[in-house]
Amino acid sequence: MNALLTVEDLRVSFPGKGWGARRVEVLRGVSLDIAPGETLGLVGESGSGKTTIGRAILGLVPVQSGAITFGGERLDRVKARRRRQLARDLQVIFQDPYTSLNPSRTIGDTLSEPLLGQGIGSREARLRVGRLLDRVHLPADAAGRLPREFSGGQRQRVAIARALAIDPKLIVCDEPVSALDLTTQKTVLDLLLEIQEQTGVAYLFVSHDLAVVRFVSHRVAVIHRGEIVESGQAATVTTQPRHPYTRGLLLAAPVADVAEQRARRQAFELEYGGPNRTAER
Ligand SMILES: Nc1ncnc2c1ncn2[C@@H]1O[C@H](COP(=O)(O)OP(=O)(O)OP(=O)(O)O)[C@@H](O)[C@H]1O
Repeated sequence: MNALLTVEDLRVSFPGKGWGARRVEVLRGVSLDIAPGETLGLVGESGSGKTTIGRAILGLVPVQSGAITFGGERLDRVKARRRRQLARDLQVIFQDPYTSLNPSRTIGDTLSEPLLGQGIGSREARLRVGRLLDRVHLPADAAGRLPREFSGGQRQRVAIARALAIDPKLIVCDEPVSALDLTTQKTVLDLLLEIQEQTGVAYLFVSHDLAVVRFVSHRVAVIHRGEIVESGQAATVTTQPRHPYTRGLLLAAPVADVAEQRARRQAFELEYGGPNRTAER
């Protein structure tokens, strides 16, 4: 496979709290790769290090060691100027559609900003904003409105349009539907799939929700305490997991019977610790 992105033996740690505290290792030798046009789902509990992987790829956290190669170039080695150029091809969609858009800027301004930044004229930018809105199924008059006039799902469509504005090769989708209700989740996921089909963009799709990850991903990597414990084809990992942690995640996933759900959840937490505890060592 000719990978678009390769992450090899990535280590990230943060200073521990308090004087003399040891650094906290958050990523402990993570390796993964993504082909052009592919979706790699990254699943794990809260605190397992999913967001940190995305942030390291985007150059937002310092990396202790390891290699991140994108389109054949070492992202962790390129100069800041080249890094900014490459950043065009590498976009992000965040979890919270309520904080990720500037509340005082119209949708049109938000979407034209990356275009103007590329030297595209304002007339052409206006035309492209119209096309972007159409692509994410928002009405053309959305351009003149403010984020507060839109629902969470509509705002996430704007965030997707912004990420698409300059035709990226990879989008890091960090829990992009977690803040949305179930029906809206489905329509946003459908949109991401439709856009991938049309444009060939690749996604690193980060989520704690195995069902969501299964729905959108070609391959899935499972992360636990800063290590990838299992990866493979989405259908295989999510139905015949090899690693006990993945099996636990699967068992802890929501089921209709509340009592059964509680029992499964308790068994899982007993084994692996509850949410926000997985990074504790
Ligand atoms: N800048 C930072 N400084 C110190 N610790 C950090 C920093 N960023 C992340 N961490 C810690 O790293 C661990 C992993 O965080 P990360 O956000 O990557 O997990 P996650 O799997 O994405 O969880 P969630 O789904 O809750 O966002 C957590 O214990 C977090 O507190």
